[in-house]
Amino acid sequence: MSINNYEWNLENEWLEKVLKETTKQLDEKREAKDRLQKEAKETQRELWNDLGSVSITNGLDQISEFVSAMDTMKNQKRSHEFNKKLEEKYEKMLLSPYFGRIDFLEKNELDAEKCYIGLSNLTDEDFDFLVYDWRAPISSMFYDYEIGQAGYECPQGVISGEITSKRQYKINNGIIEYMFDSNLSIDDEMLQELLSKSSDDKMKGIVTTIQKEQNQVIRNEDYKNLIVQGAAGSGKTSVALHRIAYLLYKHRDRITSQNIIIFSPNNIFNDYISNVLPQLGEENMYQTTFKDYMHKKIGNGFRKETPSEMMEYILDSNETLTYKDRIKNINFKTSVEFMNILKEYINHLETKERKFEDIIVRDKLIISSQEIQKLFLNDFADRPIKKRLEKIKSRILFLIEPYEEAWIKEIYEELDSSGYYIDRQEMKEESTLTVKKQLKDVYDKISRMTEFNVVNIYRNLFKYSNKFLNRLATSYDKNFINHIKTYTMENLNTRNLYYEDQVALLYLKVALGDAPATSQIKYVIIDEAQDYTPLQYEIFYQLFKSAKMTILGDINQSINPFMNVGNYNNIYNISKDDTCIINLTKSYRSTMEITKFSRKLLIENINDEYVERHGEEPNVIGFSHESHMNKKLIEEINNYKEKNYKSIGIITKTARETRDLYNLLKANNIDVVSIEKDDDSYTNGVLVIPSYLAKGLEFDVVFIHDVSNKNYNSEDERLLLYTCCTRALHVLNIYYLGEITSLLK
Ligand SMILES: Nc1ncnc2c1ncn2[C@@H]1O[C@H](COP(=O)(O)OP(=O)(O)OP(=O)(O)O)[C@@H](O)[C@H]1O
Repeated sequence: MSINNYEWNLENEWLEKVLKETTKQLDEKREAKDRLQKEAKETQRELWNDLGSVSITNGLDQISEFVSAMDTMKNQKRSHEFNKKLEEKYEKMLLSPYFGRIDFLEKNELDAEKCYIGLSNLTDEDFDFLVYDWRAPISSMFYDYEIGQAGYECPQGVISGEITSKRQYKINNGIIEYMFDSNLSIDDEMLQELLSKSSDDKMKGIVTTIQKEQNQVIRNEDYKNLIVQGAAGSGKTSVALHRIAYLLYKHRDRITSQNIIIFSPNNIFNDYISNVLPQLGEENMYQTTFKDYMHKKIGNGFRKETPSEMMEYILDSNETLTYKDRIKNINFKTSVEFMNILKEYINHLETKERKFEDIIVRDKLIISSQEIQKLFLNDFADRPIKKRLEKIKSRILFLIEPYEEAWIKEIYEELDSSGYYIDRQEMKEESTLTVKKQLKDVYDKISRMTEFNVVNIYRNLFKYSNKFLNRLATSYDKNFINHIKTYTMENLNTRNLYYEDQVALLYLKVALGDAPATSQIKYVIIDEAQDYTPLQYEIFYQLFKSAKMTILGDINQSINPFMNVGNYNNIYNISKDDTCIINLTKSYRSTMEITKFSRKLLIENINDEYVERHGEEPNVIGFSHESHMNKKLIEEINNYKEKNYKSIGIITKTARETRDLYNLLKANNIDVVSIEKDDDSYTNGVLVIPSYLAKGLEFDVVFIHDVSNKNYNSEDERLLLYTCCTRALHVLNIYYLGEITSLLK
């Protein structure tokens, strides 16, 4: 709907008013900042003057002044940071104060309120809203409703009424570039424009075009845990980040970014998403990866495989005996059956009698083995094993203490009366040392009895496999279990921890109380959720017991055939009553041609919608010689660069291929960067990257290198290839040597 001159004038007047108010408030903040800076300098100067002359006579007074000056400085720093944030907010608002408007006629009111919606609130002197923050309750109607009956929830209850008009704006540098009225929830025009752009350096916010179904995930607080299943490019990561911004706004009086943690697939991805929250005016939450978190908890002393190394091993497959052994091991240890065995094992450790001994000091029974057993199985039974053992140890030491002291006193008196010593201190040390020596065996016994070594506990599971593995692993035959047993023991003996063993070990650590749950974290976000096993979810649930979880993934992007969730029911059942599964059903990233092409790779049809954005059909090109394939690749990279595409991703199957291709492109004068490890950082431009590290990322142009039958030869690689194809926004090129993979036939 076009907008007449009269309306344009009104809009320009409104914008002027908003900008004027913003400038006024910005000036006030700047003045306040200058004033604060002066005051801070003054406080510092006074402090230095005082410090320089601390005297003996009035030293205490000066120190107390010093402490109070420190407090003042801390407050000044806090106010300065607060002002700086506001200054940044107003500066942003001067460029683009709002992007949407709804006119809302509340029930029983005569006039509709014009609600302008932007990144932050702006009120005038009378506390009237000139702009509403996109996260304010009233703003939700902008995303949820078309023109007509509407309503929103606020602390006072549901407010209902009617949206009489809806408008979207593109304001740049304080000038309205364009605006249009729209009946739809969010007009496709703006979405199309955003999606057709070349990708930015890093992921960008979608606040102006959040879709209704996305908004419902962003604001959903009805359940403790949300599981969001969404096709490739349906905005899961974007939604996760906007949800964080929403929670930080809504609960700003009780949570900060430090109460939120996001688990990302790797650090490249963490880097890639790191701009979104600052763009939305919020600080980044705590970003980590499962691997980093786990490696910190497991500590040193072992060679710990990374998930990338595991993927590289799985993909760079050869059919050797060692390979087959490893795959068997992964298969078993990532199974739900193994998880249940671990649970049973923990239950057994917690309820069976342990080997304790009587504690005797100088023929006096301090505590009997039965009494210790009782402490372990009854008195401390509500604690995990490690905590029980710690408590038992301190209880025994507490019981020994009076006997030890009496003994020391006795020896001291003997020494004193012997006449050999004059110095009291010397006598004290000597008597203490003598008693400690005498008690060494007792202390050693206590340490032995209460020792907690999770690796040994894990080892014992395999050492005494008859008890558990053979009895409980009913789907596996005895030879298989014996094989797993030997395999695991050999690896543990060489201090080699495979990724699947690390997860099992961490689970034991958490369940047995050696990695305490944290209460600081109130919200946990798990992205690429399909790539965690049910056992990993058990760990999440135990570590963050009281936190609310948002779990976002796409089962069709399970790139690791073994380390994946399998089915959402596996995690839904962990916390059934508090969990809700939501689907995001529309894809935004790729052109229709690329989306349709990629979906053909999937065995099960997905009928999710996609944005009607067109581009060229994917180019699938076969070559008879590698040199021809490489020549074409170089030509095309230069072509796309000339066409001004900002990001070109060349996806190889493995890191080994990434290295080779990177060297080749470098030798051909292409300005290229390679990513080979999970800790590398993300850059725009021409990038070569192995398939499993490309998940979650996106590129204007994607080349998938060597999709021949030889290279992608296993059904297990279908979802990996699908994930690679769905990384493309505008152009997808698939090159293969000889015969194309049967997955694409
Ligand atoms: N409502 C929206 N408005 C504009 N762009 C959107 C919207 N939703 C998603 N996008 C864009 O679509 C692309 C894909 O989004 P995102 O990476 O969040 O999806 P995803 O579901 O996490 O993807 P994948 O699972 O394939 O990694 C991004 O470029 C994002 O900016």
